[in-house]
Amino acid sequence: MARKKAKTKTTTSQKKSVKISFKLSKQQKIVLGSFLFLLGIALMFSFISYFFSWQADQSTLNSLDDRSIEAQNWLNKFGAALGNFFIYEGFGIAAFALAVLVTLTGFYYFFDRPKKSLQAYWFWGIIVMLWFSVFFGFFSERNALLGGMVGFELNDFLQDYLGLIGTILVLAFVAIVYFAVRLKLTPELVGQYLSRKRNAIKTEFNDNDEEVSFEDTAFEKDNIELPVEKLIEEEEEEDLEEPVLKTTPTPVPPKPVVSEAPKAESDEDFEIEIEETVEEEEVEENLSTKLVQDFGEFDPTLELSNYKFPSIELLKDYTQGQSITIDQEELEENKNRIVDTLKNYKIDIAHIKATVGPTVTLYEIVPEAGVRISKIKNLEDDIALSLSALGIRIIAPIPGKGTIGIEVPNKNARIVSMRSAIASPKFQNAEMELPLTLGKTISNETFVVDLAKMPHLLMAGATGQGKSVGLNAILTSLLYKKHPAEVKFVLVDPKKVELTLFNKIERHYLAKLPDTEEAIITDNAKVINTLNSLCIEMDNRYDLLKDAMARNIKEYNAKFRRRKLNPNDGHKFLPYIVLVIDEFADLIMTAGKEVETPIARLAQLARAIGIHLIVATQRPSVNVITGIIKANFPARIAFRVTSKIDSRTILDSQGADQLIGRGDMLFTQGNDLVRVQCAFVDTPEVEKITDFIGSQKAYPDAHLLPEYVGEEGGTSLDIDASDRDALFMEAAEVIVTAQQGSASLLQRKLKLGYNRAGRIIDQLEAAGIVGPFEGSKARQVLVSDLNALHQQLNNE
Ligand SMILES: Nc1ncnc2c1ncn2[C@@H]1O[C@H](COP(=O)(O)OP(=O)(O)OP(=O)(O)O)[C@@H](O)[C@H]1O
Repeated sequence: MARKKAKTKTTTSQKKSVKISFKLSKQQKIVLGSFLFLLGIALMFSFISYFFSWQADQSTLNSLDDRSIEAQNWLNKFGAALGNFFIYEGFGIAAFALAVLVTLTGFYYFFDRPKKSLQAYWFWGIIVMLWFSVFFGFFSERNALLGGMVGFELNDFLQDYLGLIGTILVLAFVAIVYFAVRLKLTPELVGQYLSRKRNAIKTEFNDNDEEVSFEDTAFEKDNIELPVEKLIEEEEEEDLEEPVLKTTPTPVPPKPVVSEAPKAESDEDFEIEIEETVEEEEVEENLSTKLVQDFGEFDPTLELSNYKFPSIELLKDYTQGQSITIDQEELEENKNRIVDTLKNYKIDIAHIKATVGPTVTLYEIVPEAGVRISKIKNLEDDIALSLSALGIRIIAPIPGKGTIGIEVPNKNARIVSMRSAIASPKFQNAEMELPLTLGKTISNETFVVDLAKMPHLLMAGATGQGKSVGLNAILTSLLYKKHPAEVKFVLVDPKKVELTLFNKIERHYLAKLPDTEEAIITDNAKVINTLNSLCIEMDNRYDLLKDAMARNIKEYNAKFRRRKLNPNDGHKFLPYIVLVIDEFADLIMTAGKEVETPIARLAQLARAIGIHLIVATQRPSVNVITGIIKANFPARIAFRVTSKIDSRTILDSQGADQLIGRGDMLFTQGNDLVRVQCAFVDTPEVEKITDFIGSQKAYPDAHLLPEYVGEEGGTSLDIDASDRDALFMEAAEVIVTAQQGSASLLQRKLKLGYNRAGRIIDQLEAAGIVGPFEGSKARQVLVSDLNALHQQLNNE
């Protein structure tokens, strides 16, 4: 009210309104805002019900302090008093403007909106209220409530001095001022509006044709706003200056509050207010935000929204009732032997500490000053002999600790169940893209790593040491953490028996080539096609990422979820693809370079687009794990191997030959070696999990990889010599020189894509330079040397 008074005063003296600024804290604004907002609503309720109950409540007004008397007003005596004060003794029906203004003020304070426009609302709101009050004053004799006492008195006052006609003219003038100044209505605008209306509906508005002559296209925008402005005219107020800004800044959505904002009477903070409101509203118009508002973020899991993750109960607890037992006697015995052995070699120990793991106990030794570490390292075999145990590993020094570690296998090894690894908080709370729990470390901590960060994994170990269990543990981890929409597996299993169980989840989790029956690949020839298809998928994904300006699959999928990418442009949610090859040695032996090349290519490039490789082999020899493969697989797991050389091949250091088998493994991600006891998951458990998943609603088919037409697909021999590839001659020379008819050779030597190399091979076959396709073997070269080749081609 104070503000209201201030305003009326300033306007009568033809001055601009004084800027009133309350320095309220955020909390105070919220409290004040909500109070005013609710007060406004209360006024509204009391006013409305006053019209129905004012007669009945007359008597209560004089006995407000009497609790026994009840009023009929919705707000009881308080409401009756308010209604009487503002409507009967005040402004009549126009008092509603006051309720609206109070509510609006509460809203402004609550949301801490700029107050400048609020002043304009109050200024014009009071004028509108007085106007209506005086206007209804004409009808006071019939109904005193319409104009209230103020309306009646003012009307009477005006009529005493100006007469009835004069009063009507004054009211008309004020109305014109309001329309012209506050609503910026000009005859042109009205004309345009009416002509549009007339054209649109062609009805009664035809009468107003004199206004149609006003044509001005520059006002088109304002036209759009006209209906909105009209609707709100009774409650809103504005300043006279800056008419252009008033109508243009906000089209329809910002609605009254925003479009009025610029009109405040003083110019000081004017621009800031416009910027703030207009820009906020523009952002809302963004299509992706709107889509997200309307439909929420894209949820890739929606198609299988009822999918249930397997429960922990499906896994067996192998350690039931058998917590980690510390055998004091064994510890003491081992300690004494270590100390004695070292003493024999004149090595004194300052301190020794033991950490008991599931299969191995780590003795950490701090030697006396002056002892050379290499001396202890050289005693590895002697210590093993004195402890009469297999699998002693000496870590000298333990990185980051300044101690020397001696790992000694426990007499009674304990199985680490997959159940405990999956149930561990470390795995459950892992915020990783592709979390894997591999087992437990020597300090009994669950070991969790992110496959997406590795980004590929090489696994090696002699037969029977736990590789297949390790692969199952990895796959199980992903099944427990990832929805079928988020990850797909491509399984290659030349042994044909290890991964067959996963067939049951084909339509949930597996990916395959189109037109193939079995999703799990057991045939080596098909592996080549699948690998090449993955390369095509990789290229396609890179194109999508480039188009979406995303650097990796995570960013891409995040954008897709936020509906920033249009599916009509080929964008789709990209699941991670995990390629698992169980017996790599077998594959390399039968298909050689044909597999190595695409694998190397995938390993080099696929990390960013979410294709991850897990390659396991029994024979970690250099012709299986070649330099190029090794270079691209920084993360490695070594189960027990038979020789130091194998250990070096897989880990670049010894150690894997000293493991004890049965899931005892070393993990490295490029630097430190971590000894982990692999979690044990047995075939029946995997079967239960796959049964559980397989029995649920699935996608119509396995995830389809892009089609790849292999060499066997293009054996048409009627290729015209003129249609030959530009590199045909060079390719023929490469093939004849190497005496090896394979497309991958051409790819490498001539840096070609798979498809082009395949086509050239077909052309070479048509020209009689190489023989027909022979499955996984390279084609036979039918020309013995370059001379013979040139002769043959010249004779064509
Ligand atoms: N983490 C483990 N904990 C306990 N025992 C294990 C573990 N891993 C493997 N074993 C034991 O070792 C046996 C052989 O394991 P697995 O079949 O995984 O060997 P592998 O390396 O895959 O052999 P192959 O290469 O011949 O298939 C299992 O049947 C199991 O008894």
